[in-house]
Amino acid sequence: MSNQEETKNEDLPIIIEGKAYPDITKNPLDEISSTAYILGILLGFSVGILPLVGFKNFNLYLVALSVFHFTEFYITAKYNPGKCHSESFIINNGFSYIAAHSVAILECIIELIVFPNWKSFSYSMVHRIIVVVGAICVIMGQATRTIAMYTAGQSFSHVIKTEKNADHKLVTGGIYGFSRHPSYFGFFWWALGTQMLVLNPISFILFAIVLWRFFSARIKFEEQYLIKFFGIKYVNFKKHVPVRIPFMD
Ligand SMILES: C[S@@+](CC[C@H](N)C(=O)[O-])C[C@H]1O[C@@H](n2cnc3c(N)ncnc32)[C@H](O)[C@@H]1O
Repeated sequence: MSNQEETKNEDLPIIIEGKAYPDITKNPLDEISSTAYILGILLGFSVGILPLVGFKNFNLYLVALSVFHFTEFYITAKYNPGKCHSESFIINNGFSYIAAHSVAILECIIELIVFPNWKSFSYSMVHRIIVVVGAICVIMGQATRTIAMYTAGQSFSHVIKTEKNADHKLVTGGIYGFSRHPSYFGFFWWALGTQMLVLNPISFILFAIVLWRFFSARIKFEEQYLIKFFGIKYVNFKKHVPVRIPFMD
């Protein structure tokens, strides 16, 4: 995710039955349909070959990736159509994101060859606990992120707003009463959960450091604008509702 300003195709949404829709002439529909198709194939293939593979956790990781990217687009299209475009899958989510998942996949393959015991669910009780906790983090993280996007509706945008739009309202209810950045909280635990699921110790530590630093900086940047847009209301919200990512206030 980058901290750039809103892209131009979000500037002039078309209003249909009270809902703001993006100008589809600026959206490559062929790219959108083929991305959805590829994500569907990835999910179907990963589930389909489950009975044939030894290390099933890797397939579940691919399922989690496919569900995550599809849901990013789907929830944006359904509840925030004015900001929906081909980038809403957030697959092209910056160099660090692609690099992090590539390193994770590489670690998984190398350890499967060199230390196959590390990758066994039944190897020890500790392994089992890590995998189960990982699966819970993936499911809870995905649910939290999706509920946050639904709750924020048109106030949500994948790119941080530096200009206040008329439809941008301060959201403090629902899941925003639990964490003031629930979509970041959800993503943080979802990503760490994927690395527990595939029993990747190196990538787990790498993801924790990179994501913590990324969200810490992003929240500081985002909150400067939220205070500019909503003033004392946001300051009070910030005072009362924590982020709930460890070691962030
Ligand atoms: C990617 S969304 C993330 C929202 C929030 N940080 C979260 O984790 O759920 C970023 C956009 O949400 C907006 N935003 C963040 N918190 C908000 C709130 N409580 N109410 C309204 N808009 C908010 C920001 O202005 C920014 O443009």
